[in-house]
Amino acid sequence: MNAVEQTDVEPGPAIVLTEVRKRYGDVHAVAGVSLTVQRGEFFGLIGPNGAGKTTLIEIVEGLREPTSGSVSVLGLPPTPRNPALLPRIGVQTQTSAFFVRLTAREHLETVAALYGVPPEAAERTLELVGLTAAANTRVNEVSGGQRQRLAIASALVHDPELLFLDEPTAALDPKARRDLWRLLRDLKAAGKTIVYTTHHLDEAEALCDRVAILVGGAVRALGSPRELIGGSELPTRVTIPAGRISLEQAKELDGADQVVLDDGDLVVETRTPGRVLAALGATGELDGVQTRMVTLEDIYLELTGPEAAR
Ligand SMILES: Nc1ncnc2c1ncn2[C@@H]1O[C@H](COP(=O)(O)OP(=O)(O)OP(=O)(O)O)[C@@H](O)[C@H]1O
Repeated sequence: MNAVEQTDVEPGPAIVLTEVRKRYGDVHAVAGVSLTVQRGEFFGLIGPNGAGKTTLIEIVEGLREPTSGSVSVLGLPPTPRNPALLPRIGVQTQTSAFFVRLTAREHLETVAALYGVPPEAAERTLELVGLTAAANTRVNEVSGGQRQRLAIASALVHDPELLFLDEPTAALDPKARRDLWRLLRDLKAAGKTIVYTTHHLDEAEALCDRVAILVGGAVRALGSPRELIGGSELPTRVTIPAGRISLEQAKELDGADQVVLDDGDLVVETRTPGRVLAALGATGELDGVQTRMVTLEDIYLELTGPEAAR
């Protein structure tokens, strides 16, 4: 795969949202969102179905007018539709349109022509997304993974500074998903600003510099995955295989907050896993012990669980 052309990272944020609201009748789809996405940042927008992600992104893309609040994209207001922004942003959606009777190359050349960029850009982008081998395959005959790559290529062919990617790894097998992660990391390394929507929390944790968790139209958490995990009160779970130590001994381990039984295994919940593991080490019973650290998914589930509903 070719290196991505380096985008010069200009100073100033890529996106600034201030108290953005969108109402559809009684529905507050976006309920006062303020956030800033820096240039070159890989920013994840996550949240349950109906949380307002699509509405918010479409406002940023200039496809919808907010009811109130201000929006700045690459230093410009996106609405009313701003033609100066179009060549500078790239959009991949779940419903990205394809010219299905064309080959992958012809499709991309057509998209390039729509943006007024030369056909060479299509060839370069095919190579960039690892689709050169499928260049002559008709769009309706490419695999799911190739189709996702082509959707990203269509959003990239005019070399935009800011990319919106909506679940680009949906319905991909694990290998294709990891391959796509590599491409996304290359794009980030090339200085692109990426706004990313996904329901795969492991993906958001692995790829995003920062994530916003949107619930009921409002930002419930915002930060790097590491910050969100580090700031959480959720415990790490240390699982000790059955028959090693007694429940009483487990409760007395240094650092143990609570011990529960899980199918015969002992699960020690702790906010200081190092202390528990050191104490277990001292008993000589570390073999087979498993530690499950808090993940972004745990934070997400806590924030979006039924008790978190508005
Ligand atoms: N055009 C519209 N008219 C009326 N209500 C709408 C419209 N578009 C969205 N909504 C409502 O606004 C809320 C937010 O929807 P939105 O599609 O932005 O959520 P989402 O987070 O993108 O969901 P998903 O993950 O399912 O795509 C929902 O209650 C939805 O029903």
